[in-house]
Amino acid sequence: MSTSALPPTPQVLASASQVTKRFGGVTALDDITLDIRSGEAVGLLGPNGAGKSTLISLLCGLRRVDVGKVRIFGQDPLNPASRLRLGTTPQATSVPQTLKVHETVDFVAAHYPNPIPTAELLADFGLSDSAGRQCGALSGGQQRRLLVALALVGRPQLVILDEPTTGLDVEARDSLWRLLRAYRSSGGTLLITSHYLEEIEALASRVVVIDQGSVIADGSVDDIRGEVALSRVSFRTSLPPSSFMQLAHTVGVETRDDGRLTIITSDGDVTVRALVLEHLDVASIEVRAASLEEAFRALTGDHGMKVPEAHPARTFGRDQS
Ligand SMILES: Nc1ncnc2c1ncn2[C@@H]1O[C@H](COP(=O)(O)OP(=O)(O)OP(=O)(O)O)[C@@H](O)[C@H]1O
Repeated sequence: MSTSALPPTPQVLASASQVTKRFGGVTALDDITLDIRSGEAVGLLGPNGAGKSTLISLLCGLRRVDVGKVRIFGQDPLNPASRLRLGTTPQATSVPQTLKVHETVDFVAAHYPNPIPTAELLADFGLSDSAGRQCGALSGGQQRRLLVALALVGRPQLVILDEPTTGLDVEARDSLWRLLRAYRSSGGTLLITSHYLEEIEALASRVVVIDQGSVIADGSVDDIRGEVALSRVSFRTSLPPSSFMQLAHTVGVETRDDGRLTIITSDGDVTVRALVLEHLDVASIEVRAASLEEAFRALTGDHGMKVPEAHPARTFGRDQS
């Protein structure tokens, strides 16, 4: 029987196998296993301190595992040759303040065998007019765009980005998203971390949720949404949050400064019925679907994960680029 009709199994470009990483008494990654396959766009999501940056630093060869094995392109990422097909922008990286933009691109490009010509890359990233300026003179949005351009200059097969748009306004963020989508549609593989499901939904097809160093969910955006289809029932009350924790289907209870209390529930109708039937002291009830961020925050018991209203992209000033 011919097997020619079978699609080829996508190649694993990056992997972590039973990886544990500790910092003193803190277990940042706890026996984590994950494969990133060619052509995938994977969003790594999780609250503050979940272990996302640690995993990325291992995959990029910036740290060593304590236990387990990481590989990129089948090799140990500590070996520089393994990183020639990798493009990356770690979270804390900043551009060299006194080098000119084109000098910076030329410098990074010189590390790769077949880089994108500097002028072409700068044009793609809308930075041609800034080629002769010092990097430190660029706006925050332009600097972030330059960092992502540097990640792409070597025509990488795999790009790993740690929170690439944190702190950007909507316009600058959307422009970076467009560039990353273009990279994806040219066949590139992407691993990106974010606090924002909105960003993961915009860029990734697969979502991996990490909490306390372990993978707690891994699936398509729709799969994950199905798992966390929660509702928010909010109201005014004089009762303490503990009065509502025992109601059936309650996943979490949050209070707000304006005195409203919100129950995150897996069944909004049942929760509203219970509030009424049990004659609890509640008024002006509102029910709406929880966003994915809110759902994860409730499910992981985390309060560091930002809800959409707090997205810096919505609260920062306009990018001057
Ligand atoms: N260099 C370090 N020294 C000590 N502890 C560290 C170090 N790096 C990370 N940790 C700890 O490891 C855990 C995982 O941190 P990590 O930065 O990987 O999380 P994260 O998911 O990227 O968080 P964030 O979203 O806030 O960037 C945290 O408890 C953190 O405090």
